[in-house]
Formats: sequence, C-alpha cells, structure tokens
Amino acid sequence: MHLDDIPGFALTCAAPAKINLALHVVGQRADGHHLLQSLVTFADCGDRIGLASADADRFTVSGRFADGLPLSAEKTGGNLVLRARDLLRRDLMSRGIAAGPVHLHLEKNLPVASGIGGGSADAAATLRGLLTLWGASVEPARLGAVALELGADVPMCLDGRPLLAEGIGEEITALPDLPSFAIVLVNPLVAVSTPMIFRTLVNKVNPPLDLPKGMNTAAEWLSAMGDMRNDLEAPARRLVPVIEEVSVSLKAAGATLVRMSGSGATCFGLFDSDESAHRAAERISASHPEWYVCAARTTRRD
Ligand SMILES: C[C@@](CO)(OP(=O)(O)O)[C@H](O)COP(=O)(O)OP(=O)(O)OC[C@H]1O[C@@H](n2ccc(N)nc2=O)[C@H](O)[C@@H]1O
Ligand SMILES: Nc1ncnc2c1ncn2[C@@H]1O[C@H](COP(=O)(O)OP(=O)(O)O)[C@@H](O)[C@H]1O
Repeated sequence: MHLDDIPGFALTCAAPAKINLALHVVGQRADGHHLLQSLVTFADCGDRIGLASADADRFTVSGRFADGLPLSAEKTGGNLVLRARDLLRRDLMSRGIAAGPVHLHLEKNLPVASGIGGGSADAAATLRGLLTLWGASVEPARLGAVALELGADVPMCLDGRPLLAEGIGEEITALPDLPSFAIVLVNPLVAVSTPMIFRTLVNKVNPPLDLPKGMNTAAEWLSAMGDMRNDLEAPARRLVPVIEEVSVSLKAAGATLVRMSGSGATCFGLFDSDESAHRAAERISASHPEWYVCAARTTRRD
C-alpha cells in the first residue's frame, strides 16, 4: 500500500536519493572513519515519509523495498526513521519542548544498502518532518549534530541540495552553481555493505578533488567531473563484479558520464536531455527487468 492510499497523515516529506557525483577518499581519522571530498547532488526519485500525531508511537512501511527493513528503534541495527525520531525527541524533551507520540510511515522506494543513502535520506526527512509536526525548532548546529549521530551522510541529506561534503561527510559547502542534470540510476539489487567497502579500500590517501572556480555551464561541470573519481568504485567492483555490467549498460544507452555512487552498487549516468534519459531507462529495464532503474532529474539550489 502506498502512502497516498493511507488516510490521515498531516504531512508527507520527500527523502530523495543522494548521488555522489564524485567521491575522493583523502585520508583516515584516528577512529577509522575516512576523510572524504564528495560532490553531491540529489535526484527526484526517492522514499517518502508520512507523519501524523497519534495516541501512541506507531511505525508502518510499504513500497517495493520494504521487505526485510528493520522495524525496531535500536541504536545498532534499528530503522533510521525511528532512531531519528527518538534522538530528536530526546533532544527536544531535554529542553522542555513537547514531542508527543507519532505515526510514521516509510514508503521505501529506494533499494537498501545501495550507495544512494536511502536510510540517511529517510532519517533527514524524519527530522525535518517531525520539527514541522511538533512545531519545534532546533538551532542548525545542534540539528547537524543530531543528524551526524545518525550517520555521516545524514547532515548532507538534511541539506538536500548540491554541495561539496568534506570531513567524514559533515562539513558542507553549498554549490549554488551546480546545474540540474537528467540522470538514470541503475542498481543490480545486490546489497553492498558500506563498512566492508571502506575496509577493503587499499589506498586511503588519494589525490584531492579539484573544483575549478567560475563554472557556469553544464558542459564545464561535466568536463570537470570527467577528471574526478569515486575511490570506492574499485573495491566495490572487486566485491560485486556485476557493477561492470551496470556501468556498461549506461554507457551503451548513451550516458555522457557514468560512475558509481557512494559505496555502490548503484551507478548513475548523466544524459543530455530528459527524453534520452527516459529512453535509456526503458532500454536498460527491458534488458534487465530485475534491476532497479530510475530516470530522474537532479536538484538545483535555487
Ligand atoms: C559512502 C557514503 C558516501 O556518501 O555513502 P553510502 O555508500 O553509505 O550511501 C558515506 O560516506 C557513508 O555514510 P553513512 O552510510 O551515513 O555511514 P555511517 O553509517 O556513518 O558509517 C558506516 C560505516 O562506514 C564507514 N565510514 C563511513 C563514513 C566515512 N566517512 N568513513 C567511514 O569509514 C565506517 O566504518 C562506519 O562505521
Ligand atoms: N530507513 C532505512 N532505509 C534503508 N536502510 C535502513 C533504514 N534504516 C536502517 N537501515 C539499515 O541501514 C543500512 C544501510 O542502508 P542504506 O541507507 O540504504 O545504504 P546506502 O547509504 O548505501 O544506500 C542497511 O543495512 C539497512 O538495514
């Protein structure tokens, strides 16, 4: 059952897919977390969260990828929607702000453990939605700290627009000039463990990401992105050989730039028009009906 078929939600929040257009691993912290430089945008395909006040806390799920999702609120292995609810509630209640029981519904449209940050996007959308539902506000730095406690990707998902992410992902610089692209996401439905990919990465210090100043046109950005990399792509391809086939399918369908997002296995292709992106998605779906394929547009800051 989709969110729209369930009556009574006070609001719904989009949880868009996160795309690492480039991801350079440039070091490692003493605690083991890797230092990144990542060019990030968001696509208009994703999960959705429905929120309503309720007599008691409730959590329901639906959507193509709902099966097997954790439904508990445990700190380790729990659902990020519930972890976001509990962490925000604790923070608000510690300051005497009411944060009553809620019904949260997750419509899970994004494949799980796929490098496009579905869980992180869900957590960020839950934080945003609950603040609205509860009529509360949290100072941005404090909300950023709550987000980071949920995961390295959650602060960027809270921002939700083109950005450069540094540190372990939490140092965010807005990129107002990054254009919107026609994009196709393809995932072979092989789940990839993010910690495992970081663990098997051999080179922890790689050349930094060069973001030339004054880029305005899509062609200038595409040319600069062509010189960038995803340093997690090599370890992911070793563990999940089908990534090569995904990448080849996007190239064969006419993408101007093809790369893996995050720790994989989703690859994206950028296209010169929405029409060519939709044609490519149809072609890839026809040859691989079992894969997740989504034609979309990436967001802009304005
Ligand atoms: C690789 C990226 C790129 O955007 O995306 P995904 O593939 O998850 O979408 C992120 O860095 C993933 O962020 P996120 O999925 O939130 O990671 P977390 O839950 O915080 O961390 C999971 C584990 O990944 C490793 N990790 C994560 C982030 C980072 N900068 N260095 C790391 O080494 C650590 O082993 C950590 O315990
Ligand atoms: N709401 C959620 N959506 C997806 N995964 C979740 C969620 N809550 C917890 N998880 C767990 O988080 C892990 C990473 O999932 P996900 O965010 O989809 O990965 P990625 O960032 O690589 O796309 C999975 O092991 C999954 O069980």
